[in-house]
Amino acid sequence: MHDVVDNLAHEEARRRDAILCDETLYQVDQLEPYTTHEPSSSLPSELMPVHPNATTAVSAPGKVLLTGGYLVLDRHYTGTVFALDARIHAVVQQLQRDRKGSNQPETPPTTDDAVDNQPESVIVRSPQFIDAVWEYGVQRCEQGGGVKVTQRNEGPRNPFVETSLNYALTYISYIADSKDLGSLSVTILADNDYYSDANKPASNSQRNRGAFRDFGVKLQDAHKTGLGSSAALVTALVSALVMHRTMHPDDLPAVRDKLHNLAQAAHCAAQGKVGSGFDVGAAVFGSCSYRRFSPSILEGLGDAGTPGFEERLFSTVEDLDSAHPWDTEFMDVGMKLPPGMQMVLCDVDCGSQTPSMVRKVLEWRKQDKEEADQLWDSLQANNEKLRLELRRNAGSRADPETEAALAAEVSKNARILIQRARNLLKTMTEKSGVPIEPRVQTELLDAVSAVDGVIGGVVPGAGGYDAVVLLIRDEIEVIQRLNQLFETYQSQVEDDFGGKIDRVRMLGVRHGSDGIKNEHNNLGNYLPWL
Ligand SMILES: Nc1ncnc2c1ncn2[C@@H]1O[C@H](COP(=O)(O)OP(=O)(O)OP(=O)(O)O)[C@@H](O)[C@H]1O
Ligand SMILES: C[C@@](O)(CCOP(=O)(O)O)CC(=O)O
Repeated sequence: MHDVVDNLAHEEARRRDAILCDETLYQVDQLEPYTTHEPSSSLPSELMPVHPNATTAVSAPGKVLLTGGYLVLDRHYTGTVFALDARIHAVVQQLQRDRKGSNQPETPPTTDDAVDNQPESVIVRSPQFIDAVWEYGVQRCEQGGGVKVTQRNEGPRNPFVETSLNYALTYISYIADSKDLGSLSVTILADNDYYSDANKPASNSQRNRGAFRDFGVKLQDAHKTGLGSSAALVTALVSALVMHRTMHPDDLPAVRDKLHNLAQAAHCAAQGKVGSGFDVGAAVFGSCSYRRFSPSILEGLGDAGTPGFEERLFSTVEDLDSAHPWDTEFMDVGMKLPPGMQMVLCDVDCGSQTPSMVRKVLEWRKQDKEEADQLWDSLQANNEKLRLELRRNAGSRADPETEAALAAEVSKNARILIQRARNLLKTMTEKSGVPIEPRVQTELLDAVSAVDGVIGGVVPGAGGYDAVVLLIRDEIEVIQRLNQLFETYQSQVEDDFGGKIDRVRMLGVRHGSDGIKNEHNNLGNYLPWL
């Protein structure tokens, strides 16, 4: 087994050297066309099998759930989610074209039996972290169980990576006419703001390579800022694999629904529960108002590798089960902030335990149904008003004076609505006994809201001690005033849940609005890491 891994490592080093040479980069970018087989009659044209391009890259954004935390778990309610300009990138490189180890494009479709059994492998790396390498063997399961990967190297498993591979490779091998996947190398790169910059740099040049930072810690020791790294990772990874193997990159927009279904299924399986999926929704479609899918859609899917899994997954991804159609709703897709408004996130570097918070809030809601429903309805009504207010002058192009007056009115109304949402969230905090807006965050939000140019802010999503989100007037002076406040900021109050804020840091991340993107034209950005 070690020989195989060594061979792959050798093959990959060769590939990396080739890509690092400018001339070959030109070849990767320009000279390897996407050629299609004859279309297979049962496949939609956008999913025709193709010879895999040598390198495929897809990115997906992080998210911030401005309003609708907890409510969005219930299909009666919605959440307003903003995509961020912090993205996770998945770069897929073909190491071997097929199981014979040949790098030539495939000739006529092969059957499993006909193939000389050189094991296929996938190596996944997250090179910004220490020892973040996962090496997998690829296996086909009996009785239509699909494709399953098995980790070969020592070290912690990565359920999000492993499940994405199981789901994407099962789907790909079911729809592609060639069952050969070849061997793949996958590199994951995360924009810097996904993690709190807790450790001190030896020097800046050692820590930044190109646009991405070397975090200098193990992945499990990194402090996440709560931007939805796992949803962006799963979305980018399954999309890059599907695109690499089965479609022309220009067709990405046409298959977003299917990629969404696949990413939702994989993400739920990896996290071991069916959440609302707003984070995957935003990773695929970008900023929007989101209504969740019915959990029953994923209930009958079963585990990867079990008999019939590939067919069930295919039916789920392609939305073929008429008894359980996908019913996710995306409204205001690509929604932007009003002109003159910006969104910033301020990291308090404390972190919170979303699953146990969700469990407790839902338990309280069950016990005090009437009171909770009233609170849910009030929040929903208020959140909707805020959403409509933010949309009110989107794209308006009046004379500057009228526009300024409108912007001022929108800001004023948004401020009132944000304050009301906070009051309701504080009631939820008290009643449920869950730190949705704990006292140290109230203190911080009150302090920032008093800064000239800040419209208002909330603890987004599940609340707790993750980064807070602020809507501000889009002026550099506002950022400067906030940074000045943060220079010496420390919480003074005693927290009701034991939290303490020692340091607040404004993240570089801003509102992004776009969902998944084909990054084929930006491969050069990844070179320092491949
Ligand atoms: N850069 C990365 N490389 C590889 N795996 C990653 C990376 N970033 C995140 N992951 C995977 O995602 C997991 C973190 O997922 P989790 O759901 O706990 O965080 P999150 O999605 O950032 O949470 P939140 O919804 O609060 O923002 C990690 O344990 C790891 O398995
Ligand atoms: C509490 C919840 O509604 C939002 C969680 O948001 P976040 O992961 O804290 O951004 C859970 C969910 O929607 O899955």
